[in-house]
Amino acid sequence: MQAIQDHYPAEFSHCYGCGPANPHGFHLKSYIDGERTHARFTPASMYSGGYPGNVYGGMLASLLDCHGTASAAAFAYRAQSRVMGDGGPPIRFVTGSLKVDYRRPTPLGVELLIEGTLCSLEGRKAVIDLTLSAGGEVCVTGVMVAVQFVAKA
Ligand SMILES: CCCCCCCCCC(=O)SCCNC(=O)CCNC(=O)[C@H](O)C(C)(C)COP(=O)(O)OP(=O)(O)OC[C@H]1O[C@@H](n2cnc3c(N)ncnc32)[C@H](O)[C@@H]1OP(=O)(O)O
Repeated sequence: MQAIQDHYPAEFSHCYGCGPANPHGFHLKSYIDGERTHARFTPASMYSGGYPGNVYGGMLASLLDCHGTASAAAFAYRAQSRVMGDGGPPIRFVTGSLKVDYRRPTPLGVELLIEGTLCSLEGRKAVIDLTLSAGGEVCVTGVMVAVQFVAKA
């Protein structure tokens, strides 16, 4: 099954968090399944936060950041009854704002589940609700305003 990011055009594939073409990045892979998107990621031990054995908050925000914009793109394709990679003009979003709430420490060494749901989609603006869970417990929640990217002439 192809990830949302696998459909990014080459010029948009260099994101540190999710760009398939960035050799140093995290290569986050997001998928849409019904009303929800999901991604799984296990941060390496070097991404330790202040609490021993727990994940650095910036890493967690990065995961929400990349999963949120991918989710916005997937939901926008669906709203237009389009399929990613259909040969039409690509729909891509960037992060306008991202609010992150760290609700409990996130353990290192555990696969994390990042999920997204569409709150609203109007014009170029998508609001995405995000959660990040470890072992079935929600550790981080977020709300993203994603804005559809328009190339400047
Ligand atoms: C290119 C694709 C790449 C895909 C790779 C994955 C990306 C991974 C995630 C990222 O890290 S993205 C990088 C971090 N984000 C940025 O660098 C974005 C920098 N900001 C911008 O480029 C512009 O400010 C932005 C495109 C977000 C908006 O500028 P525009 O001039 O194109 O839009 P405009 O100001 O007309 O706003 C359009 C709508 O979005 C709303 N909006 C814009 N910025 C907002 C904001 N910060 N918060 C809330 N809403 C915002 C704005 O109110 C408006 O809503 P309404 O249509 O309802 O009036």
